[in-house]
Amino acid sequence: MIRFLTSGESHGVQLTGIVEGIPANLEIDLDFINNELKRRQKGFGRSERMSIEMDEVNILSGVYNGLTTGNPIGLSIANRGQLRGSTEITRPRPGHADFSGAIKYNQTNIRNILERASARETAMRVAIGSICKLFLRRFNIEIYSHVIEIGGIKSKKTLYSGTFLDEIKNADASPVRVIDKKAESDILGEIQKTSETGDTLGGSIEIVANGVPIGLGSHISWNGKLDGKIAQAIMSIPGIKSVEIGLGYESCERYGSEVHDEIFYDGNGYYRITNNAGGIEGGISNGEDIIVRCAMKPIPTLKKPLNSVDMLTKKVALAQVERSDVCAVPSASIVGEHMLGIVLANEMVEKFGGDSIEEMDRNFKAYINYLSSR
Ligand SMILES: Cc1cc2nc3c(=O)[nH]c(=O)nc-3n(C[C@H](O)[C@H](O)[C@H](O)COP(=O)(O)O)c2cc1C
Ligand SMILES: C=C(O[C@@H]1CC(C(=O)O)=C[C@@H](OP(=O)(O)O)[C@H]1O)C(=O)O
Repeated sequence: MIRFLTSGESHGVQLTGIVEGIPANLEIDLDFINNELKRRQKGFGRSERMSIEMDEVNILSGVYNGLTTGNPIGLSIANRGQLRGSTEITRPRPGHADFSGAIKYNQTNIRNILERASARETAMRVAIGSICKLFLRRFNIEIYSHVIEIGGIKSKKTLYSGTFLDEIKNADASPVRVIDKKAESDILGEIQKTSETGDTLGGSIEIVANGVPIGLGSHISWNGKLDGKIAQAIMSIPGIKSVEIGLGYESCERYGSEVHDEIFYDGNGYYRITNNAGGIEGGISNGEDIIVRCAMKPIPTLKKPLNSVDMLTKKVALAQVERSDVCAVPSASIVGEHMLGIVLANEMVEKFGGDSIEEMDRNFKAYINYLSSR
């Protein structure tokens, strides 16, 4: 099983991570991990913080001579944007963890809550997810993402249909990760305008995993279902408020004949011509691309703050204003890729159980042979 833990505050010394369960002898490409960290930092609409941070991972354990040893892998990412002597926060921002966190953890200074609730922590998830991506790549599984909409402005290509994976692969070329140029330019204008008015924006994202074999996840128990595991991982990203697989919500408005993907067979094997199921049936991957869509709410910190209450005086007050992103949907799409990567890597280890990459390779090859006999 692949498990991970992170620690660290947004403005503390560093983020720390431990990931356990990555098989031995996986080649670790540091440049790849650092490039993934850079991808998460990009995106039009992010705060000045992203020009202060230059995220780079430090591998502390579990890798020797560029190869994993099977030991837990220890990681750190330094914070450049450390705060010293900052003032107490007592006016919770609606939509952030401030209010409920302060009450739950009995904190008078809300800073003790926001420091950990901050999406800064997702940098470490991306570092860990990058190791999982490298591992998945060994089995020809690749994960991509693109932004579908921001602030209600939709890309013309909103729902992945299997015909534009190549365009999705190039989403990095867009400052908002939108593959439709007209929508990109409208969105850039909208983010700029929203920033000037002191407001914030959300949006939606699509994440695609290509090359996933049939058989990850299981129908036999509620907690073995692949779609359920993916939903939890994606929903755990700060700000994400809905997760869909394949056609998702839209499927409830259609006839069964318009939703379910018919099954065909030719000399090369089984195939589908639609993928409304998003690559998962009965909680099990069916060999088609896994498609996950999710929505992110607008950023809670507004320059033009909402009404709140000073929790010290109980008097009406405007919410705390902190340095903040106006829109972080493009960054969230990168985090989504990595959360999906972590889930799929775990499923691969569960199915092809390997203490070493070589052992997994053998098991995987035997399974591919078995598939060709079905
Ligand atoms: C990459 C990324 C960057 C974010 N940046 C900010 C930010 O600058 N300011 C802010 O108030 N919220 C930001 N958020 C969202 C908050 O972290 C999130 O809304 C908060 O932790 C409450 O969690 P919830 O929205 O899941 O309920 C960001 C989220 C992500 C994924
Ligand atoms: C630091 C990151 O994102 C932060 C997430 C965040 C929040 O409230 O979630 C608030 C902001 O923090 P700050 O006030 O220090 O600018 C973002 O910059 C990051 O993504 O690395």
